[in-house]
Amino acid sequence: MNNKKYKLATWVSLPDRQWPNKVIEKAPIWCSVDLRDGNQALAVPMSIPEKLELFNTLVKIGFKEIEVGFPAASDTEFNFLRKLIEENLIPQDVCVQVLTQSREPLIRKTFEALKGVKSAIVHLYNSTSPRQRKITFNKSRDEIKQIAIDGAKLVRKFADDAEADGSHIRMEYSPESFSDTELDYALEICEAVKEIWKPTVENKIIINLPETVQYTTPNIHADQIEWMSRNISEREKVLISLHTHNDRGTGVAATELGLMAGADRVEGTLFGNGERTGNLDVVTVALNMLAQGVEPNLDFSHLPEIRSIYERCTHMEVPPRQPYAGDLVFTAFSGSHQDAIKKGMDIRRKSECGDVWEVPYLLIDPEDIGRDYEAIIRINSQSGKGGVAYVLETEYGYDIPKAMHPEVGNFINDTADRLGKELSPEEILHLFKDEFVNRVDLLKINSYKISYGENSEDVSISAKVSYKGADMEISAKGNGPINAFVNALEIAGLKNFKIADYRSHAIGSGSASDSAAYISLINPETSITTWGAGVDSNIEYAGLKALVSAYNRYNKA
Ligand SMILES: CC(=O)SCCNC(=O)CCNC(=O)[C@H](O)C(C)(C)COP(=O)(O)OP(=O)(O)OC[C@H]1O[C@@H](n2cnc3c(N)ncnc32)[C@H](O)[C@@H]1OP(=O)(O)O
Ligand SMILES: CC(C)C(=O)C(=O)O
Repeated sequence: MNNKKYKLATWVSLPDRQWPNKVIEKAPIWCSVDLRDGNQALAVPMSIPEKLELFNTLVKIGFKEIEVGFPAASDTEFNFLRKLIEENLIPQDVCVQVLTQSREPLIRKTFEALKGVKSAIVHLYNSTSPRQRKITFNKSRDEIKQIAIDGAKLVRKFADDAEADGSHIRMEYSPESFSDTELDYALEICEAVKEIWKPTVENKIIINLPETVQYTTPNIHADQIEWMSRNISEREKVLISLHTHNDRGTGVAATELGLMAGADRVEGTLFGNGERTGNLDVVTVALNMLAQGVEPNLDFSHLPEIRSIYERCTHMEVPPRQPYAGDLVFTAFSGSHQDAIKKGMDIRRKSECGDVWEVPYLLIDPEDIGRDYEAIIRINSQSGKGGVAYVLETEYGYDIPKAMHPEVGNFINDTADRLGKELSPEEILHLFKDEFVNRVDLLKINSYKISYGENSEDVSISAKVSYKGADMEISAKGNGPINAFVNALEIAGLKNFKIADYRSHAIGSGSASDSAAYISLINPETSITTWGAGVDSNIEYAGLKALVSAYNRYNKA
């Protein structure tokens, strides 16, 4: 590969950096840029009804600052903001934000669109990096700074007019391409804008430091943010805001380290929609906080619903491995993961672990974000006995004995391997029943009668059975129905095993529930065991059927 074509990323000299010792302890101010940065990256930008549906969803999630568009860009963008204002669709505690380039006609148009708004943030930007100065603008450092100054003055003037008309206007400035800009120069421009806007502690300005394109590792981003946070004057009058993209796949990491480095605010989009590889995914950062015990102040407890609104409005798709939201992120196919998850869930069901989430392999409880446990374990050729047992138990109520897990697991696993596909829970049930439950291929009970003596351990059985297609009657006594039936088989010369294990349980609850029984037979010579299961509304018959199933499997093998 031609690595000589690319330059080493910007490096910041900050030997006494503090951020590596920090942890994220509280949520930042969140600002959604779905309706602007996300929208501008769509092949077909959202229509007004789509924008409105997403706006309402963002409000419900709990965003208090929402960049609703670039009003000077198109009629749709302009009219959407007018609709929000004229139809009074902006909740009292929500502040809308609008973006504009630092150009007079665009700033004027932006304020036209804002007429009558109660509270808004006007977000001014111009690009500042050496490559943007040279290539896009062909301007010197001073000329680029002048673009920011001119724009800031206009915003100040229009904002004063709007304030006189009863609107509350806050201001945000972005030295676009900040992460690729010399730090001293970025600071110089931000100070120039700040000087014009004259923030106070009560009315802070937002200095947004975008990682417009990711050129560096997240630690350098954190150094840049800490450097700006430490060097900007009157820090108490400034909110430092992050706006990362994801070119290197590290938008989330850069944002998290940026927060440790002192940022107050985060701009991003749901599921990371945005230019190229996307903006920061706010869902991931917020839920990462939740997973560390920090209240994120955004409500993602109905994530699947949010995802489907997002997909409908943007026509984008959330990929299966997207953190928290993807179809597969709470699913284990592989045996050892399934085993650990099943054990973790069993302990949780029995409430043996208090409230703290400890299920291995699952970062958070899927139920906390409105997902269910059903799809946690899915079965293919990589799956193990624990996973198969989990599906049979959680989906169908078969609590198969632990000693039976390997036999059932191997059988299902081999079938998945042979078929070369994932098996659905219905297919697993079908295979399990066919192979293990109520088998009648060799020996079959046609009818039976049990009578009890005075002592409950004094049991007689007489049964009509067919063996290899021939009908016969067998009878014997024993200390229970199963023992009596085994003795009857012995008298008929059909016994070539010993019983190794027996379990039973009710499936479901209530008087109409079925019983399931499981019996393992052992070959006295080889010590090899074979399991079978029986299901019947009568627990006694379920046990006999389990014995017959095991017998049929044992003698078939
Ligand atoms: C990193 C980001 O996401 S920034 C946001 C980007 N979003 C968008 O661009 C979406 C909306 N944009 C648009 O609809 C259009 O670009 C408009 C309406 C804003 C402007 O349209 P036009 O003026 O026709 O075209 P265009 O955007 O190409 O303008 C380029 C000119 O603006 C200048 N310019 C670009 N950005 C800025 C800025 N922030 N401040 C001042 N001037 C700027 C360029 O240098 C160029 O000047 P030149 O013509 O003298 O070379
Ligand atoms: C306008 C700025 C904040 C932007 O969208 C970016 O730099 O990505």
